[in-house]
Amino acid sequence: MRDALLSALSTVNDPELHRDLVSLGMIERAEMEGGVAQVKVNLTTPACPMKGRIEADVRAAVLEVPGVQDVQVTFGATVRQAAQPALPGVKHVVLVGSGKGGVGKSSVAVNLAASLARDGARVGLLDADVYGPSVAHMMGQGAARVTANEQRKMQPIEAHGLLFLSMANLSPAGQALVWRGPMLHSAIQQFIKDAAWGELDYLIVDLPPGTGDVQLSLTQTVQVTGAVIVTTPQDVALIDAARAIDMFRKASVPVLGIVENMSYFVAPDTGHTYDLFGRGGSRKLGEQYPLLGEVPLNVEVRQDADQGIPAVLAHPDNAAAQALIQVARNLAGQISVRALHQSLADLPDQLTVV
Ligand SMILES: Nc1ncnc2c1ncn2[C@@H]1O[C@H](COP(=O)(O)OP(=O)(O)OP(=O)(O)O)[C@@H](O)[C@H]1O
Repeated sequence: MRDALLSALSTVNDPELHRDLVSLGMIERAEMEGGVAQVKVNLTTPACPMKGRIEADVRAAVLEVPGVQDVQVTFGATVRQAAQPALPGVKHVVLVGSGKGGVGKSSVAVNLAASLARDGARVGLLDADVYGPSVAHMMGQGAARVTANEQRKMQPIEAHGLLFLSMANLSPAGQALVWRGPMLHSAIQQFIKDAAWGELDYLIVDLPPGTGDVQLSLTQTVQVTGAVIVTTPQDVALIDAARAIDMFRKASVPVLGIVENMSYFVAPDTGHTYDLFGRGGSRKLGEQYPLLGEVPLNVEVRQDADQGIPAVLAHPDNAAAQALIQVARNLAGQISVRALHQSLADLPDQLTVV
């Protein structure tokens, strides 16, 4: 019977990898209990954007097997690591950058990290936006101070189901740290290498806006899986986003996708949609790079940030939070596709974009 189940499951393709679940090694269990087929699928990320579709396809295929009356599909997940892991214990480092300030880069970084953690991944968040560190505040930990552990490593702060480090938690509250080039480089190195991050699936790094020293430092310090570019739909922001993309390209950092933030605004009283900054401009960038999502302007996102709780946790049903959750899953999907692409030499070159 197990063979019949596996044969049915070998007709189900992973929608992103275009390979069947059996040959991808994703079937952890396929057994009959009474008339019920028990199938456990080991996804490549707990934040899999295709989970619903895979479940439906598995059910449909297995129900075709004679004798099967019902199907119970359960999921596990093991994030596959990049060909060259970023750091011991850290599978993927993802940079979140923007060409221009104020487009919501930190908000996106915080919500991406919180959403991946909410889906069950082990997540770290590093605030490398040394000139305007806002992550600590957005995580509700502005007053917390970083301590050293017994191995004299910086101990990241734990909040909202993830670990994070920010320069803001090193200096006395409200005071700015002044960094010169070499100091900055060594500070970034310490944040990455001399911190007790432990075992992480994803380390999300909030970069300063623009194309400067910190970005270069980071790409020289650690093997990054790729970068996410946050932009608004305005032409000025898009021009700067294109510049940031170019910088990553020159540093051989793959661009994993674009997030269009403040894409539109839905008036709560009338339900009317306003495209305050124009709309869809990122799709032009997205012709070359995946558009991970369009996040509306929403007052709760700002309020939640000010109250120190990421919107994806405080108001997961809010439309902007839903968009951010989808962005995180699409990003996780992109990372999985790349990791598998690297590990399975014979995968097709053309992989679909989420
Ligand atoms: N989708 C959104 N809806 C409503 N408010 C938002 C949204 N995205 C960001 N904001 C708000 O806009 C402000 C700027 O966001 P944020 O600090 O994330 O931008 P940034 O690009 O990281 O800025 P900087 O370049 O200064 O670091 C914050 O008050 C934030 O709460």
